[in-house]
Amino acid sequence: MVVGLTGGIGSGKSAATNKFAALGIDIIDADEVARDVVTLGSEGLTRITEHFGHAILLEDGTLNRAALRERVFNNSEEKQWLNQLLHPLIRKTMLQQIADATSHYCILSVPLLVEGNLTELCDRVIVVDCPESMQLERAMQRDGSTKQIIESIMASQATRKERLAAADDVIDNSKTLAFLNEQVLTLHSKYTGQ
Ligand SMILES: CC(C)(COP(=O)(O)OP(=O)(O)OC[C@H]1O[C@@H](n2cnc3c(N)ncnc32)[C@H](O)[C@@H]1O)[C@@H](O)C(=O)NCCC(=O)NCCS
Ligand SMILES: Nc1ncnc2c1ncn2[C@@H]1O[C@H](COP(=O)(O)OP(=O)(O)OP(=O)(O)O)[C@@H](O)[C@H]1O
Repeated sequence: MVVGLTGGIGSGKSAATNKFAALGIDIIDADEVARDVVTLGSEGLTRITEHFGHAILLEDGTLNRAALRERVFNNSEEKQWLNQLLHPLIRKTMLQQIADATSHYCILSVPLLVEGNLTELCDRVIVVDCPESMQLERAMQRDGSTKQIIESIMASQATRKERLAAADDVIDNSKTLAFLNEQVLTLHSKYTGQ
């Protein structure tokens, strides 16, 4: 069984997947795959360098993610270009990882699950949910990004309402991490029938 897990930036997807992983569940994480497809020497990084120039690289030749974040989330055409390059590569790798998963069910954690129609790969969908003001606050604190960049990332994602409409199960992450973990345990019992 493939369980999709999604939520807007800073909603708590990583916090929730960490708990599923601790229960022995295989996690396929789109943000991690997105890093793997742009490693040194990859086709993804070569194309990005051709498009944005060498200024998009750090001194060691790896991708300057903070610089690319600024470039794409301040310019919708550049964002579209990057999405068109990376999304097929990300999808292909995720499909391979789903095929390799061995746990009772696996979690497919994707920020853009609803936007990218990846719900079709899932038997169930979990939405990690909290108020937008909390997403903004948590993401700014974690990334050290400006309010403007985080707001522009949020604007390029589905709305809270659109995401919740796709949910079979909702994790309320507006309270403590202990409350989040409790909800993960309940869902795990539900999915394993224990
Ligand atoms: C622009 C990049 C290099 C910035 O890297 P950075 O390390 O700062 O952020 P990270 O990858 O950890 O993403 C943080 C969050 O931003 C949001 N986000 C990332 N990419 C996108 C996107 N194309 N559209 C909307 N939201 C996005 C997600 O909520 C994600 O969890 C990176 O986000 C990227 O390569 N994005 C394109 C690939 C993509 O769409 N990834 C999302 C998973 S499919
Ligand atoms: N219930 C909570 N209480 C306090 N802080 C939290 C809670 N849940 C998550 N956080 C913190 O908020 C930040 C964002 O959480 P997390 O990284 O899990 O979100 P995410 O959905 O994976 O974000 P992104 O889409 O950017 O990858 C992290 O620094 C995390 O430690």
